[in-house]
Amino acid sequence: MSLDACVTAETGLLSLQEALGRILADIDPLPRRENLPLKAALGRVLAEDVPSPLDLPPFANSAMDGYALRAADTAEGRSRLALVGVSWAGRPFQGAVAAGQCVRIFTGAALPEGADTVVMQEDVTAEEGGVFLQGPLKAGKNVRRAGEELRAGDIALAAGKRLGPADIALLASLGRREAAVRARPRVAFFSTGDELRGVGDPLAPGQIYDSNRYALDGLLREAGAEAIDLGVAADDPAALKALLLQASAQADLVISSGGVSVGEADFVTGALAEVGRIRLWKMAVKPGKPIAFGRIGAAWFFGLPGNPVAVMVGFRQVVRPALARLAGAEPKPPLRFGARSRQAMKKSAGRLEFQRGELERDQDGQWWVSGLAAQGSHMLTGMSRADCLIVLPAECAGVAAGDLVEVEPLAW
Ligand SMILES: Nc1nc2c(c(=O)[nH]1)N[C@H]1C(S)=C(S)[C@@H](COP(=O)(O)OP(=O)(O)OC[C@H]3O[C@@H](n4cnc5c(N)ncnc54)[C@H](O)[C@@H]3O)O[C@H]1N2
Ligand code: MOO
Repeated sequence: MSLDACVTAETGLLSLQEALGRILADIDPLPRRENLPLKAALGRVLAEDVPSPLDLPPFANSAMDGYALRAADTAEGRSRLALVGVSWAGRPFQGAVAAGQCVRIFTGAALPEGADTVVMQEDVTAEEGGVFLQGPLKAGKNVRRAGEELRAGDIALAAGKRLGPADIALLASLGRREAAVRARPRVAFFSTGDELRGVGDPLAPGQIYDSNRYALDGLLREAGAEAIDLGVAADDPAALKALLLQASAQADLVISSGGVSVGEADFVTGALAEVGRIRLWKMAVKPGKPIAFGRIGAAWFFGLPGNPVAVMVGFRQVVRPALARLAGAEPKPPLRFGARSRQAMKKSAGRLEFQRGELERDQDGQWWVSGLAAQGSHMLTGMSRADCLIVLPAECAGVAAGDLVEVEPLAW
């Protein structure tokens, strides 16, 4: 098997950071793009900068229901202004506000010519034909200036932005009907293992249900990828090679689970070396140590371990950033913060470890984390209950109750 210049000995495993750095250095964004109607573009990555075609706001308007006036007319103490008309939202006042005058105005209505300030209606005493107010008022108060948010030609949204509801709404506020977005990465995935059965099938002794394809399908769709489920490959090198080639012909990225470790039935890295190239294999992370990364034809490849929690944690830490890069969005470092541990936690120094935890915040605003009992990398119950990962650095050799640890929220 041919390996690139990466370390695979147990003693010299790559750190997650180093592995991720190499992976991201390899991967370029996919060039495919398409134009989508605005609502359909939700969750997609913008393919080009979007300059604003107009000023935002397009015209000076009122932030309050009240009266538009000239600040210079409001002296110290009480002033009276003559009411000369109304500016409705969508129906501007025709005319100008002259010295000593005011115009009734509503939120979002155009500020009449001559006026520079709005006083809210709660702050005036209205009477027939005019209003009394206490001055002086500061010029510009309660006025939303034309172009104060964006000038025509300013970049409203930059290429590479993953479009959330606020971005879609911003594009709508610019009058855009469509967005130019990157194509979703096509990701073909399969499980390996003679012990695996499909849901609904009876289990013979030694067999288990294939849950990893369900995890991967969900993780991929959550990450905005097109998920292509290729089923289960038997523990057989020829079948595995054939499936790897088939998968790489129809996808930008291929993901397998299982068979990537060192046992006699672990054929993934061997098959990968024959049909493609291994770029790196194994990292000092738990769970997820045997993760492999490589290339088959024009497709990238991740071999994830079989253990279900290793699949989910490995996906989050390694595959998701790679997918973001493929999709044309810059991968962001995961959100992490400090929390105090409710209990002591066992750990041996060596690998960066992600334990499953539950977060709570006390009355003083301090975050606390409890490690779940089900920490085995075969235990999906722990993964299902967890609302965070507890991130224990490689050198950490155990945690005492009350210690500050780093957590990575999953559920917020
Ligand atoms: N001698 C060593 N043994 C193991 C090592 C090692 O370094 N030396 N590493 C361990 C680690 S860490 C992991 S993780 C696993 C990964 O092994 P594989 O990727 O080869 O995975 P399998 O052996 O095929 O399966 C592991 C485990 O997961 C279950 N599994 C597999 N596929 C599925 C699926 N689709 N759905 C549900 N569960 C699945 C499988 O039955 C096994 O229990 O290796 C350790 N061993
Ligand atoms: O990747 Mo393994 O899950 O560390 O046991």
